[in-house]
Amino acid sequence: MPALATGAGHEPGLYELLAALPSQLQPHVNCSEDNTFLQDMFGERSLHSLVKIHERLQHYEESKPVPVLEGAAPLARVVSDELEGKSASQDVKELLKLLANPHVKSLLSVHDAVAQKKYDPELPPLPEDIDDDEDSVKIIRLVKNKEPLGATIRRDESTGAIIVARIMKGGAADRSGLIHVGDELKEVNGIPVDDKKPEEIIRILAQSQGAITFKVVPGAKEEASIKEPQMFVKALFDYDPKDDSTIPCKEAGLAFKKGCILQIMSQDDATWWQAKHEGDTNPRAGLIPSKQFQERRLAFQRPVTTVSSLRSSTRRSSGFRRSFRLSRRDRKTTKSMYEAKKSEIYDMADVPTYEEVVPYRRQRGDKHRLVVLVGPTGVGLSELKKKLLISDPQHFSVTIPHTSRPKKNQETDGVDYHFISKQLFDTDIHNNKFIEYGEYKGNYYGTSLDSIRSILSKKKVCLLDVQPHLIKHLRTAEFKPFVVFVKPPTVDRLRETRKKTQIISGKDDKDSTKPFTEEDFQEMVNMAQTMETQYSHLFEMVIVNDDLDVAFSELQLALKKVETETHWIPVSWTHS
Ligand SMILES: Nc1ncnc2c1ncn2[C@@H]1O[C@H](COP(=O)(O)OP(=O)(O)OP(=O)(O)O)[C@@H](O)[C@H]1O
Repeated sequence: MPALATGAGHEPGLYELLAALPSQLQPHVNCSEDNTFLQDMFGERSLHSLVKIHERLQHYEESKPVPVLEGAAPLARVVSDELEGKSASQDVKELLKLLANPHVKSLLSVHDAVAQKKYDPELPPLPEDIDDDEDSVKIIRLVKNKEPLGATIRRDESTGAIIVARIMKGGAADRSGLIHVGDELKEVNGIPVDDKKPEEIIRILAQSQGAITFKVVPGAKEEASIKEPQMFVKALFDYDPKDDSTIPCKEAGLAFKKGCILQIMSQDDATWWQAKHEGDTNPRAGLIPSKQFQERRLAFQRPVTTVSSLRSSTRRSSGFRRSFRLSRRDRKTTKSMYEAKKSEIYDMADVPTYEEVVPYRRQRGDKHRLVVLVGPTGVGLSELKKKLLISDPQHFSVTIPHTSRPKKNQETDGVDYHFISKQLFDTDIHNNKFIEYGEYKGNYYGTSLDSIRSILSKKKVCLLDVQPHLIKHLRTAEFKPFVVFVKPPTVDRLRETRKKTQIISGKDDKDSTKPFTEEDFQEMVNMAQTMETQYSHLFEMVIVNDDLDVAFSELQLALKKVETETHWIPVSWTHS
């Protein structure tokens, strides 16, 4: 048995353990033959060398060494060629002898393989029994590990042939570049597949490990692999392939949540796109329903009842938020300021599927994104706006509303309101100048788009609260709205947190206030639920206004990020 180093001073490793084993085992082995066998086995030089290498590798793993060069073998050849016959020096001769040594050569080539991370196995030679007549037949060998091949097959209805239906982008089959959609599969590992069902073939493939040989007839149109432009979309719905009975292969599906950013890898198939989660380093794509397909099936699923049922359930039939109220000194009429002639609060939002997005970062000097707050009545939008305004009055601002009512003595035009005539108001309504307007006691009140523009052009952040159905009108390159949904906590928490809160009663014009009622809380929660169901695809952030200070901090932080960090916005907002 060779002498074994014990690695004094080190933790006893595998090498030391191996060295100690024969003597440790000796008392337990009766037969001398067994003893010799064990001695021989544990004394085997190659085993010791392997273990030594293993220990060295483990030792170096933590220090993460990087190769000095990736081509040691070619360099050695160059050096040998240069030195050959040029010097009689003993050192040169020794070096040439060393470099010519097959072991050293192998060592250098292994070094290069490791440095270049060339670990793919060498493919075995092609079989010799290829039918010469079938000149259009391709023999393909792929080496399969645990990863699926990333291809689906189908039986052609008319010819009965087994056809490659789909190649998943970035999957093993795609990376090989050898199999294409439309190729006809003839054999797998020498087994003809003509008489087999697709499920049987899939089973054969699933059970295969290592090299798999495919015999295929290339499809008529072998598409040149064009590099797809990078396209990202924001998912506007939740998706789990496990719950989708229409997906051709559940395992190939990609699950995602509303708001996820997906990179679209292929739209070749009209029904099933291929996508990856943005930033996912795994190159393999998964199947997701295409926009058209999802729109079609969502259109069938959408309940039509929500519109009418909500209209009748909401007590605030006026339906207008009072986005101008913060600029008013007199808050007494705010509860019923607007009377809507026609409520379109709960109209049908567009069928939400995907929206193409691009990364965006506000440049110094650019206008700010419009900050839109939405939420049910009484949830605390005014309170949050007020806190933002107080926190930095130079940075945040709210719009000044227009009204057709006469100016009161203590009021200033352009400060409390923009006072305009009823006739002009009518014209402005006709010219779509208002994002929101309504009538109260024969006078108009409204928020004009120009009042938003005026704030943005001063490079201030404009805070606006509107009804959720209006968001879609603001979703333009000009406003780039950052929509925050402010949600109430549970009724229990509302009861707890709003114990001392007084709200303006709205029953009359006097300054009367009242506490929240149980009905108010319930309505707030119900309304929030409905808003979320119908419009959550338009919300970029949801804040639960449980503790006011916490909600405010969350909002403040989010707005800071929107101003300074890169985030995703619809691609349509980047070209005006
Ligand atoms: N987290 C909170 N905890 C306790 N009271 C709150 C909280 N948030 C808001 N409030 C109080 O609730 C009342 C209603 O808030 P606010 O006026 O901001 O609601 P709103 O969303 O603007 O609703 P509305 O459109 O009916 O005016 C205010 O008295 C406010 O101070």
